[in-house]
Amino acid sequence: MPATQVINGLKILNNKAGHSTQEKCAPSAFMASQTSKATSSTQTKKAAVSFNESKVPTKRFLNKVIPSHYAPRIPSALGKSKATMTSSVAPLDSAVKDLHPRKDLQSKREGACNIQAVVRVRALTQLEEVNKESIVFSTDTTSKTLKVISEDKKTPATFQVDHVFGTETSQAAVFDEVVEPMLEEVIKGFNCTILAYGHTGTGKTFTIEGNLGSNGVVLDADAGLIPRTLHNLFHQLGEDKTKFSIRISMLELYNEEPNDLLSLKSSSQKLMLTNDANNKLQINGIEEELIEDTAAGIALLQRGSSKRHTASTKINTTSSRSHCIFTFTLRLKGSTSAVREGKLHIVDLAGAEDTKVSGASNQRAREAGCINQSLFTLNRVISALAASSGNKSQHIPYRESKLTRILADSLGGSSKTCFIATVAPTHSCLDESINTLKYATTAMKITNVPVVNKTISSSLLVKELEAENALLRQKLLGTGEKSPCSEINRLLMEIQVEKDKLHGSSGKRLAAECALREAYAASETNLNSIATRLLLAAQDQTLVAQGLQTALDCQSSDVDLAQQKLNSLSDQCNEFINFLKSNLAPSNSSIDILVAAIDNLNAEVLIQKGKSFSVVTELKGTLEWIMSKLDLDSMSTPKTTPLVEMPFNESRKKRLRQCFDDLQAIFSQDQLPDHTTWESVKSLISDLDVLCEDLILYSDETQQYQAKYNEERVDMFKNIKKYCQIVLRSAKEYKDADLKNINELDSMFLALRNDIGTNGLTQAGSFKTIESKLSFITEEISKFTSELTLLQASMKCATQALPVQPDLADLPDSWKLVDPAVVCAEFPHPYLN
Ligand SMILES: Nc1ncnc2c1ncn2[C@@H]1O[C@H](COP(=O)(O)OP(=O)(O)OP(=O)(O)O)[C@@H](O)[C@H]1O
Repeated sequence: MPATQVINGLKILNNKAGHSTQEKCAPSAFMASQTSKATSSTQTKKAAVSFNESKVPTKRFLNKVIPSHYAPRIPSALGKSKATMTSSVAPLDSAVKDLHPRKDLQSKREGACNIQAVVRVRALTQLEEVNKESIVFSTDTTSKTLKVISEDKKTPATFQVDHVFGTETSQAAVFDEVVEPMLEEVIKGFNCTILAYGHTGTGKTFTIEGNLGSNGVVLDADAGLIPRTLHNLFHQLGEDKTKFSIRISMLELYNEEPNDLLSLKSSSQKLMLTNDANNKLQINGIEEELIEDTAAGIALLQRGSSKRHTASTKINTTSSRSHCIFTFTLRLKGSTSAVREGKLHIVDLAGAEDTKVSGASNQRAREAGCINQSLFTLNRVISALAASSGNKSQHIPYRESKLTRILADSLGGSSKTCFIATVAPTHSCLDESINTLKYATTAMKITNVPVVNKTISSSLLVKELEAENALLRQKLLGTGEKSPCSEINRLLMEIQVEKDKLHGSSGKRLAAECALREAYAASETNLNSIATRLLLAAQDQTLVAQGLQTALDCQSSDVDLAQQKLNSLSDQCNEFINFLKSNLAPSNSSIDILVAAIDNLNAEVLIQKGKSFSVVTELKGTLEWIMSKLDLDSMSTPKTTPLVEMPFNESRKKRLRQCFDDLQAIFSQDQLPDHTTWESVKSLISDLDVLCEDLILYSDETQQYQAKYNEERVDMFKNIKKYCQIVLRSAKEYKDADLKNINELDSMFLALRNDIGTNGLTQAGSFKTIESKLSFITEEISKFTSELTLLQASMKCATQALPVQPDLADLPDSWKLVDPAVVCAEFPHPYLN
């Protein structure tokens, strides 16, 4: 039995023609078609998925209530009905009741609705981002409009559709808006179609398939509509597989040839498109796979998707070269024996392309030609349908391409259809985008008349299941000469021979015949049981053989593994022995060398320690020396107004001392500093750096201050000297003047004495003259004496004002400043340099 024919233990291969038959197909015709198909397809083991190729239904029906969430052009058309994942399936009975012909006639007339169109603007690709291409569309989800932001005034500015998805829209959001409401319709028994349409590279395949994921359990954020549909259906319909079944098929139209992407048979087995008696399209030979769960569905999808024709072009590295129609067929059992069927077709069209831009040549160019041709026919069909406004007599060129033949029911037929127009966001693709948008808005004018599919009776299902069973049994037993079946046939032939012999005997052997009949019955039973046992034995043998083979395979791989391990162990042993041989002798001396090296190292460490300690001691000495030289205490209290604010305040001095103390503490330890301690040493030294900077600054300023101070002192000395000289000079002048006065007085005294000696004291007049002269002299002397006293006092003052050591060379040591740069240069620690 070919494994490929079983998916998760079950694959149904049968003719499903007629199951999607809609109301206008008469039950008898449907049954006839079903029966004939069932018999004729047993050889091909293929199913024929039906698409209604008829044009707009000829009958119109009244009073059909359109579900509000699907009503076109109503804002909530897509996306209002976020079906909860746990919601149960709608009761079938109501749908069955709706099948009353009159009621259906009524419902169809009111059920007409337009095709919906949504637009998705692709995100910029990496290349477009690198080329800094700008986005030429603005989207408004409220007004459902897409505006072209273009300087070209001729460009139509705005398109209104049923929903717009901007560049940032997630895959989940597209699913919620577009597919989820449709799934509800499928569950109710409608056929629905989602068509992705757009120029090459605009994101159709991304939207439809996206990232399929690897196992079917976890949904990737980039998973497209198909994997999401699978997840949603299984989640929504629950575990009980007796209540529903999901089948999938994948049809590819490559160069106008239909291929079954899920088939495991050779590609030479072509699919045929035919029309049945009711003008319904049949795809003969396509396989529908029954899927048990999401994982099985994803596995099939991956298989089908990998078989699809793709190629790299200048526009898209993974350009689809074919149209792909993916179909979910959902069957639901109700409380009655009837079964309801709904279909969802998800179509990923190949994108139109200009071969000059895409660089397609040879085979790629032929593919592009076929794609463009079929899309051209599709556009003609859309335009014709939109223009016909339901006019039956209008010719719609469905038959001009296989694509439009297949999509006939979705365009102007009985499906509920949604058009997803994908556009690139860039200016370079604007013309193509506008074409796509025009077709999308044209498609919105197309009217479909959706109808609920006819329910399938349980008797029909039983027949179908029987046929399936027969197929399965046939597959199970096989047809080869050595199969158990042929063995049974051989035995049955023998029985038949026996039987014939018995029947061929004469009347006289009638009595014996009875006995023989019994014997025959017994032998037949016996032979049947032998055949069954043979069959079982053969199966057992096969299983045992398979088991043995597996065990043998395992063992032989175990033996191989063990042998490898042994080889590697033996290699290792040899290596080790060689190593021992070559290293044993010198190893003792090596240890000695090592010990000696360690001792040396220790000694070196001790030396280093000693060195470090002496460095620290020196460092401390230097510190004290710097301190003494700087005489920080006296420097910090300038006697006069300082020239600048002194930066080296008390706290900095403290910190400086602290740094040195800390360093000393670290280096006076018995052991060498560890890593952490070295980190603190570094931090202390970096503090010292900062403090030394301050010190230098402070020293510069202090020097300036000191220089100024000294200048002032020198000036003062000079002034004092000058003053003393002035005082001395004036004292001399006074002395000279007084000496002159005294001399004059002397001469006056002398003249007076001469007068008295010559004239005598008898002349009264002369006595009075002498008296006045004497008093004048006395006054003069007393004046002179007081001036002299004043002079003496001034002299004393001036002398006292002179400094004790007025020479600059004799300034005290504390006044002399040490250049900190010199100190730093002398400083023995490397970090301070
Ligand atoms: N919405 C999006 N977000 C991010 N990347 C996207 C989006 N849509 C498409 N892409 C990326 O753009 C590239 C083209 O997308 P895709 O192959 O789906 O285009 P296409 O319309 O199917 O093209 P073709 O018609 O040539 O097959 C892919 O690399 C795809 O991953």
